[in-house]
Amino acid sequence: MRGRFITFEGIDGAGKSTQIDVIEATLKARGLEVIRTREPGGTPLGEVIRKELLSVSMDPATETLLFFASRAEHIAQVIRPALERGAWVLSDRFTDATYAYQVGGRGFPAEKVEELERWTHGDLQPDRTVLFDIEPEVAAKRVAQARNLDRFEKENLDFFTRVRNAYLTRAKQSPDRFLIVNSMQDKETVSDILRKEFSTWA
Ligand SMILES: Nc1ncnc2c1ncn2[C@@H]1O[C@H](COP(=O)(O)OP(=O)(O)O)[C@@H](O)[C@H]1O
Ligand SMILES: Cc1cn([C@H]2C[C@H](O)[C@@H](COP(=O)(O)OP(=O)(O)O)O2)c(=O)[nH]c1=O
Repeated sequence: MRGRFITFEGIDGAGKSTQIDVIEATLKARGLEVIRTREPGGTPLGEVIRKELLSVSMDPATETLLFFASRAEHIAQVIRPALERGAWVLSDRFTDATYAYQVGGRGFPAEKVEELERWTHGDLQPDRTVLFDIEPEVAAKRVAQARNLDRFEKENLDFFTRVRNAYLTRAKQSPDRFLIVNSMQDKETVSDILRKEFSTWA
């Protein structure tokens, strides 16, 4: 049986990495084969592209194309083969992030992203997407305490407000796929919600 494809989204500092650990453990406890991956990255070439995307300033078109270049490789080398052999794939970000950051944040045209999506995805779409929703002010404080900021994390609160709103709009358009979690709650409360969801979801 084909595996399941689950993606995790939210603005920087929303708590994705923290909670993917919990979901990975919950699914492994069910005896499932679980692959954990991320975008940009997830393949050797994708990680090279990631390094440039997170550090070098570039035109929004170049930025969008590089995210999709990383994604095309990721789909072909990692995601499709894993799903076909029955593994469950957990990806820290996927195409919703391009709609949120490049379209919502930067104002890049949505129809160009739709075209790239059709081209690189074929019929592949996530089966479930967890959106960690949080106020940008709170997320920015968490990130500033946790690590050195990359090129995206240095964007201002207006940028992250646009990104957050774009994510919420996407979630409204596909309510069956998205699970929106209030990430302003403490870690244990969020983990409990996710453990409950993923101990049975199939
Ligand atoms: N619910 C939470 N409440 C308070 N701090 C949190 C919460 N979730 C995560 N954090 C902390 O916030 C920082 C960013 O979390 P992280 O999981 O790296 O976010 P993301 O992967 O979405 O950027 C980390 O230091 C993490 O420990
Ligand atoms: C996948 C993707 C990520 N991004 C951005 C969001 C993040 O700021 C950055 C890297 O994502 P991420 O791995 O979540 O960063 P970190 O490890 O620091 O938590 O790339 C886009 O702008 N568009 C995309 O399509």
